[in-house]
Amino acid sequence: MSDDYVDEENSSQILSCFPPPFLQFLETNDIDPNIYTIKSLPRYICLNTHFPSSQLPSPSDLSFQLSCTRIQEVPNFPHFFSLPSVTKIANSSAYKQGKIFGIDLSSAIAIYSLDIHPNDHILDLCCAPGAKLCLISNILDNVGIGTITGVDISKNRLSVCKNLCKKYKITKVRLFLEDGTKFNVLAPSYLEPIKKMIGQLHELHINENRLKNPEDKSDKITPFWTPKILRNDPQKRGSQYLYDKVIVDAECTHDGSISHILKYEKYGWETFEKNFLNPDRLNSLWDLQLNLLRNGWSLLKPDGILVYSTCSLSKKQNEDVIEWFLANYKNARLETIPNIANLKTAPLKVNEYNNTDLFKLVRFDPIHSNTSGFFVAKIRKIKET
Ligand SMILES: C[S@@+](CC[C@H](N)C(=O)[O-])C[C@H]1O[C@@H](n2cnc3c(N)ncnc32)[C@H](O)[C@@H]1O
Repeated sequence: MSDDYVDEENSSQILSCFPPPFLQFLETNDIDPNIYTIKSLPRYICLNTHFPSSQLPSPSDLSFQLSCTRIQEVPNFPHFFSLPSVTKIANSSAYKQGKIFGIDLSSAIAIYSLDIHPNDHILDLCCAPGAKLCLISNILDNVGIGTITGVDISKNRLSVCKNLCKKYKITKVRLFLEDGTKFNVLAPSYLEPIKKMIGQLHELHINENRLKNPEDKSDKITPFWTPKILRNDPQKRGSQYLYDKVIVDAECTHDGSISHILKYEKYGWETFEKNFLNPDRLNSLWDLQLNLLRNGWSLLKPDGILVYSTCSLSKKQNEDVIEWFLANYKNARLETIPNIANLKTAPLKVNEYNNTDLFKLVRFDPIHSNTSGFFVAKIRKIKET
């Protein structure tokens, strides 16, 4: 057994604390319980590039502020650093001033899979509390006319997201407290004249009834929060206002998030069982995940990219969802996940499927990739001719 695992005695102690329904869930879903016995996973932080580079902390500043000598830049991930798991970032001035934020490397891969360009309008359909939204904003930068539209159904979590947007100086964002399975506000048109001028207005033709009435503004939805720059967006209708990129970081059982699971060991498993393990909840999760995907897809423009991700390692919430989607949406094509050449990934659960494209999916887990458990699918919407 490697040094990264707790010793066998402690490992069986951890596993013996898990309630039988959770162990049953792991077995049914072919999830290796040993992922919860990894001693230490690195933490990852990212610099907030909305600050001028002269104001951002250098690796040695970070090392000093975080009292950490083992801070390492992550190759191929600009502004990313890995830290030992025990490192506390909350008391550092870099964190307090909004110059760094925490995000796992596996989550960053989902965001890099969107191939973000500065003029992209991006829909984040399950956005709260907002770590991925912060990274989207970093990559989007302030140079283009791109925007982020974040949607979440939980008011508490969306309030946290709003505070993050303020803290991290994310300005071209709108947050909506809405059900992502029904949300239908299209991308902002606030800088349309500029877009026209630089010749990037796409003339798109889509046969979706709900998008057919370009002048109907009667159902304008008030955002939960948005800075001034996007406040007066008229919420135009029409296929040219579909989003360039959509991320569905879906609600799931969170079983891949080790810290999340071990938290229940401390605070009691009853809530976890009630919220995630009862059969009704698991069935309704399947419906929720498909409906989020369906709706996200309907709001994506042709040739756009949708990323579906979860922090579950269960096949039903990942490979099964994508297999169903590809079988039902003939204009959906899986694409290879970028930026992972130097990273180890976890084995996929795709042997029993006929669709060989499913090998383009990616799984991460603590044992193979030294990250949280995470699943990512990158899907392109093929232009219909
Ligand atoms: C995995 S978390 C998202 C994490 C987030 N993307 C981040 O990076 O911080 C899933 C989110 O989905 C939200 N959610 C659940 N059902 C939803 C729905 N019907 N519509 C929109 N959001 C939903 C939950 O409130 C939760 O915040």
